[in-house]
Amino acid sequence: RAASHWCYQNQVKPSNWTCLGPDLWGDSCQMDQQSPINIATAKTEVDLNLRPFSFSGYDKKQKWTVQNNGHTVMVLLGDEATIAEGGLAARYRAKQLHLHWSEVLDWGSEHSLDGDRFAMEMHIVHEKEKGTSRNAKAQDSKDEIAVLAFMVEAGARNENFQPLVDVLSNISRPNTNTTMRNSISLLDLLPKQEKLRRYFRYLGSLTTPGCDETVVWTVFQEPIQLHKDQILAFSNKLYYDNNQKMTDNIRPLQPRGQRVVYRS
Ligand SMILES: Nc1nc(-c2ccc(Cl)c(S(N)(=O)=O)c2)cs1
Ligand SMILES: [Zn+2]
Repeated sequence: RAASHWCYQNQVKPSNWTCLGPDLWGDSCQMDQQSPINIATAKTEVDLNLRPFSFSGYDKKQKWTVQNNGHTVMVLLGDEATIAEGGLAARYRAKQLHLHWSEVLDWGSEHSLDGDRFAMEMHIVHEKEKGTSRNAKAQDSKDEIAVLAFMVEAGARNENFQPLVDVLSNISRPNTNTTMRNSISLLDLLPKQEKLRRYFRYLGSLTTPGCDETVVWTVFQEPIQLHKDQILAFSNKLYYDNNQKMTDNIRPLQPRGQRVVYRS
């Protein structure tokens, strides 16, 4: 069987040419500090260093490039926004945001909170700003990447997401790009800032191959609300390949192992 690309379980077909589902993902994907995990909130430990985040450039309205990369919808953030504080050891620069979802509205998140899963999960992926000292150049540190994870639940219509929802039909095919017609800011997409003080923190991995164990995860308690139809647009407008709807692009839960999850 030809070496084939990674994919999610619902893409694996019985044919002899198929893609590699989560159990067959290579690289670091079979190691023991992986993501996502279930967060058993009663077992989390308070960490007083987990102060509120400071966001800069998150308020700048942009008409972003949006792409269907065959695994998710990815918004390219143009390196202009950064985060600091939030218990992080450095400033981190926002690179991209993407989402994971299902058409089953309590199955579409990657992380779960006390076993509860949400309709979607949005990830804002940041890279650590390089200091000048030699050891700052270490590429494989456990906190090379900082992902801010937001649960999405079905509820009130969210006008701020409409510029993204509106362009999904332009990128239904994999490896297509488009540009948003209206500009929005990252802050527009998030819950109100005062709701962002409560979050969970643990060290894990990318939830997609190579599954590098270089991610400091932040999972916010306050969900984003989208209308059911806005959520379903992701499954109905986007395709993995010419005929399979892009949905359930979620990695199965990974063992927490000895890791401690902290809370702010
Ligand atoms: N080509 C693709 N890359 C990703 C990706 C990249 C970096 C990261 Cl950090 C993640 S995740 N889900 O761990 O936040 C996903 C998805 S699809
Ligand atoms: Zn993700």
